[in-house]
Amino acid sequence: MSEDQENVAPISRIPRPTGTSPALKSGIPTLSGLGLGLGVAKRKAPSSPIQPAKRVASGSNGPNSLVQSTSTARKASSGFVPTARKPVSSTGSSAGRPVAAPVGRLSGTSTRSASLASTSSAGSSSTISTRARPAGIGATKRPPASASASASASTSAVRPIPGSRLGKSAGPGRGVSPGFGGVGMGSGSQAKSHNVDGLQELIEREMSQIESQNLIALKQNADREARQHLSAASEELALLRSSHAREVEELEKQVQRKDREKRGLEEELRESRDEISRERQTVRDLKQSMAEQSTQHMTLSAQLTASQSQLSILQAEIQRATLSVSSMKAELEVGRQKARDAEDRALKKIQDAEEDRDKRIAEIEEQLRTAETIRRKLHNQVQELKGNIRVFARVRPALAHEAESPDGVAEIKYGDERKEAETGQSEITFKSRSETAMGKEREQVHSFLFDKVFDPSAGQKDVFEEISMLAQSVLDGYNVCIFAYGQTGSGKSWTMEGGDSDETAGMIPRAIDMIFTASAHLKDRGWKYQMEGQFLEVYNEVINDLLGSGQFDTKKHEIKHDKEGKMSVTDAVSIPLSNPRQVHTLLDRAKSRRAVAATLMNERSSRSHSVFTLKVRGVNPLTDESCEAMLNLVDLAGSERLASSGADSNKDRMKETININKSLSALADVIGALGQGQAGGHVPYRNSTLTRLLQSGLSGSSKTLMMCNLSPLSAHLGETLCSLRFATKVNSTVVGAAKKQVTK
Ligand SMILES: Nc1ncnc2c1ncn2[C@@H]1O[C@H](COP(=O)(O)OP(=O)(O)OP(=O)(O)O)[C@@H](O)[C@H]1O
Repeated sequence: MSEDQENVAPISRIPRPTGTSPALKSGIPTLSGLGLGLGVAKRKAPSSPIQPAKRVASGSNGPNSLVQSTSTARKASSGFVPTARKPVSSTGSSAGRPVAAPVGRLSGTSTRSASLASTSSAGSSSTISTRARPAGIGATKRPPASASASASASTSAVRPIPGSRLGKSAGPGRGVSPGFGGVGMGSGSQAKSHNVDGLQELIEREMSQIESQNLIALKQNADREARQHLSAASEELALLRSSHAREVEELEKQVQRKDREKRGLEEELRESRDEISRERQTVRDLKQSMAEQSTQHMTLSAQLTASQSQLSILQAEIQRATLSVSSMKAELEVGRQKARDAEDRALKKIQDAEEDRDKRIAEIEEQLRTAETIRRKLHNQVQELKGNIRVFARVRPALAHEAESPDGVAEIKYGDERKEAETGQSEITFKSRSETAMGKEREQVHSFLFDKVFDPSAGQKDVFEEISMLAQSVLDGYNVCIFAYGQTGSGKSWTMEGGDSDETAGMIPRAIDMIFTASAHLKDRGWKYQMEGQFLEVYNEVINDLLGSGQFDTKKHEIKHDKEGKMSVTDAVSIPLSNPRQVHTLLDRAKSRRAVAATLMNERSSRSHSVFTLKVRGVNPLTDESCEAMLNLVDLAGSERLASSGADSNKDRMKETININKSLSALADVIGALGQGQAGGHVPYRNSTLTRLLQSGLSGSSKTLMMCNLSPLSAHLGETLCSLRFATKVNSTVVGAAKKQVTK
């Protein structure tokens, strides 16, 4: 392999750099530099032909070595001899190859660019410098005489261009050479010299042309290479740009990321600063706290020292106290023994005292029971002194609709309280006006005396206060009968039953309440009571049960007496009562049945007697006492006369009135007989159903109260006077009784 081949082959094998060379990275400026380099090489070659040759001789491989070699060859041609035109050796052929040599095949872009970019660059292609070396060596340093060898090299470098004028002139040259020897020494030598000069000139021109053509070819190759480099560079540039864009994008992202990180770090920094400031504050607080604590510590140390000294004192005291306690324990033991003895003595005393107390209690209870018995006797005596049959009169207030009555309210006078307290009797006076037979107006005054008179202002409570003692007598074992007597509408039902409120409650609910309350108090004294209630109605001498089942009583009831003389009504319902509320339920039930009966039979309620009976049974196991009594609260039928009741024109009403008068008259007779107080005397109970029904309640030492209810109206004065006369009859019977008087 020749030297040239050795130099070219490596170049062609130079691998194309995969990396981006510094020149390419710098982009277009480098490419322009490439063109500039070419231009420079072109311009410099003729101006300093020797200089490059020197560099070649000295081993320089500059990029313009090719030009230099050409220039050198031209210089060497001055020593041109015909022998130099020997056939082109293989070395010369190889020297001419660079013209067609694929310089553009230089794959090392960076190397190529560098060699073309600068004529002075040390990194030039070795191929070119190697190719130029033979010419340079021979042309510059060797003398003209020995330049033939070099000329052959130079010629061989020129010869590859076919058809050149050099080739044409070479022929004559070959012919000239021998001819020159045939020219004479005079003009012949001058002509010979002249031809040589012409030949040299011709050769120089030819060489110059060849050189130019070679340069053009080289330049074209260089251009092609440059273009290839340019397109490769463009591709690489595009790649680089996209890569650059990606890198820029990546960098921007990194910048954004870094920004975010920066912000985060700044935030963290801010928080850290805050934290630090807080920590500083905490440290300051802690320092302050430490200072305080150290002060406290000092104080406590001082206290501790003081306490320790106190402790020593206390320990000494404790020792003394321990000794003292020991001695005290001994004393305590002695004291305990004394206390036990004292306790035993005290217990003995307590037992004695308890025994005394129990005896005393038993004595007191005995005294109480005796006192209770005495109280009962005294109470009874008081009641007897007051009269076992008493009569009260009660005038009801005028009702709202009665204010328009033509005659108005009657003129009524009530006795004063002072006189009442003196005599124990209450007076009521009515004034009436009538015409005499002579046609003169006559004024009459009707005065009546009763045990008590209630004016219209008296309430239910006031009335019951006077009756309550009688209710107490029931628990003491005395039968009590309280009658409400008077004409229809005079206030009998109001007095006995009253209204729904506590204030307007009548005598029946009040008496029941009082009996239940009193029986509860008597429990402390050993008394236990059982009570039951019965509510009957007597209409036209027939008994109806107001507490029976169904709306209307259809059973036939009869009054019967057992062997012991106890009276009972057949098929009559008797309801056990355990509390006062049951009595109200019982009264409501009776009232509704009376209302049904009243609807069925015209105004029957006012034409019938209603009898509420409370049976009371008491037992006292402590005293072995027992009692049984009944309280009868009777709402009598209206006491109207036949004329005023309108019964004279109605057969049924007449029958009602006759029966009412009959029963009221029988009642007056019974009360009168009782008032006589004759032991074993006849009492006409059997004259009416009412008196027969009340026989048990009105017998013996029973206490009876007649409440004469009166209307305040002038229109009712006639009936009012009739009622007053009936009540006076009952009252006078009692008043005139020997019993009261005897008691005095
Ligand atoms: N002392 C009073 N205070 C207020 N209102 C009364 C009083 N006495 C009776 N009345 C009223 O007078 C009216 C007649 O009374 P009550 O029904 O009690 O008469 P009575 O005599 O029972 O009649 P009857 O025989 O028709 O049953 C009733 O509206 C009653 O509320």
